[in-house]
Amino acid sequence: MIEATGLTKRYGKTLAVNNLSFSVAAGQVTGFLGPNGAGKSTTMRMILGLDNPTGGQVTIGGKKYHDLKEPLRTVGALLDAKWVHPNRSARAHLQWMAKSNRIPASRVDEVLDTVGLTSVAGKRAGGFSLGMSQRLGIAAALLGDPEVLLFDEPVNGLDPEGILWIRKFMHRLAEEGRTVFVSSHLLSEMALTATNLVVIGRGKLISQSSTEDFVSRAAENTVKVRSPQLAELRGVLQRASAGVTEDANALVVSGMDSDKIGEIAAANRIVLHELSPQTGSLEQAFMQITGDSVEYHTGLDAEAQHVLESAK
Ligand SMILES: Nc1ncnc2c1ncn2[C@@H]1O[C@H](COP(=O)(O)OP(=O)(O)OP(=O)(O)O)[C@@H](O)[C@H]1O
Repeated sequence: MIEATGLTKRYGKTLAVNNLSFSVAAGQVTGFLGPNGAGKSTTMRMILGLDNPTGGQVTIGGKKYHDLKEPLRTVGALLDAKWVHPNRSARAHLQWMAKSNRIPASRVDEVLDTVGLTSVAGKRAGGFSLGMSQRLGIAAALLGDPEVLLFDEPVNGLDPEGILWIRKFMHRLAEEGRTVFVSSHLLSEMALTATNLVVIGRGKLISQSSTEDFVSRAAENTVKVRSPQLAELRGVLQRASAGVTEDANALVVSGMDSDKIGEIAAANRIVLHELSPQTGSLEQAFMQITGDSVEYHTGLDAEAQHVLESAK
């Protein structure tokens, strides 16, 4: 369980995280969603004690990271998969990590097996593909058998097979009762991976809810209706105050659920060939909700621009 209360981080003039409060429950995958620069990595670094908050606090199982006696046994994280000594083998890398955290060496082969790297355990980690490096990073995060796992953009740059593997693996970790918190700007990926979402924009909380609620609340839900009496149906629905547009020989009805549409059609003896609720995509929901909180990157920030201008 992760709990952030009024969490704030300021870098000079930039308010990277602004009075953020949210909680992440055990036994499920919670997505941490936000456009680039929204403050996801900064928040994760504060959870892991790598950055100190300017205000507020964040706890893991009720304790701040620095107060955890053996942090690796409580929380594991995958922040940067390429953070390994390139000439060390995967096994040697994990053995070194285990030793420096007083974790029994026998655990190394267990986690290598869990992530499917046993056959390449003796190979140089520097020669690993991104997918294999991600697995090694996850093995390292699992060394202390922690209750809480953090993943920062774990599927970035992976091929479809790697993405699928990570997604399934996260589900498995959650089914084991662990708290899984994963950041991403890939909305459709989160819709498949996370059951809950913490959504931020410009460092502020935009929403915390189940993924299902987030999508249905934000994206307009419509109902597709096909009928041989389309014009007649359109008239009765509009008189009942529904929003109706026509799309490829079907009506797209908003502001009225499918039960009500069916009842109105029956009361007017109108035959229906199709009555199907359409759910908005996570992308739609995300754009609608975070709309004005996207931080636009021009490639150069204002300060760099100023330095360049004055150097001319
Ligand atoms: N060490 C730092 N010094 C100064 N500003 C920083 C620092 N780290 C982050 N920032 C700024 O804080 C804001 C949030 O950045 P952060 O990396 O947390 O966002 P993010 O949501 O993880 O984005 P991305 O997906 O692009 O990594 C950005 O405006 C960023 O430029």
